[in-house]
Amino acid sequence: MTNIDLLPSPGCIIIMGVSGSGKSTLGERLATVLGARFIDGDDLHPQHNIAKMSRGEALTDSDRAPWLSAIAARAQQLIEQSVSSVIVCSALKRDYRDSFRAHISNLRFVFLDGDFDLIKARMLAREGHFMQAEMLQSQFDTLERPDKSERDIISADISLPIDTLVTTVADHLSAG
Ligand SMILES: Nc1ncnc2c1ncn2[C@@H]1O[C@H](COP(=O)(O)OP(=O)(O)OP(=O)(O)O)[C@@H](O)[C@H]1O
Ligand SMILES: O=C(O)[C@H](O)[C@@H](O)[C@H](O)[C@H](O)CO
Repeated sequence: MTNIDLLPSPGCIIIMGVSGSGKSTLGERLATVLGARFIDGDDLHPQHNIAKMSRGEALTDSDRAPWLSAIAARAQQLIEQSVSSVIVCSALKRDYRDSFRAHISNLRFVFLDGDFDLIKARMLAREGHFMQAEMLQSQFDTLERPDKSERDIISADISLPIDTLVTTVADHLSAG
């Protein structure tokens, strides 16, 4: 299977979900499979957002606004350069996802779905990340789970081993 089968070029796939759901892990692998550019949305946060999360404070809508705009602009810029991308971004609220839909011309989402206890255990085992496990409850409180009206979103079960998850998501993307 070639990347062209999976991702009609140029396009963008946003890997969404709460902190610790495995977005970066899946995103990097998927970008390799698709032959797409990998972008970790955390790299586009204003420094004060990183500082705030590192202090254990949840972001607000206004904290997230410039970050979401930067991600949308980057994705669309790449599309205009004929470069496909896989971008990691929590995209927790429907409004955030709708804003991406309005600004990115060829977009699909992958929602990493899993339960609180599994994600918390993974965050506790993870080292060297600014986002601590104590932040997970606020992430779940903020998350507006995609519903069936969001037809451009593939949901994926994060309890699967990573190799299976990559294959499953790639197969779903390929199926259209
Ligand atoms: N399918 C999986 N099976 C087992 N462990 C996983 C799986 N996916 C991710 N992990 C592990 O879970 C932890 C969280 O994953 P990762 O850092 O990719 O999440 P994230 O959603 O990008 O987090 P954040 O938004 O906080 O940056 C990591 O230690 C990673 O190795
Ligand atoms: O939207 C948010 O509340 C946050 O920005 C986070 O989700 C982080 O970007 C990231 O996932 C942390 O590691």
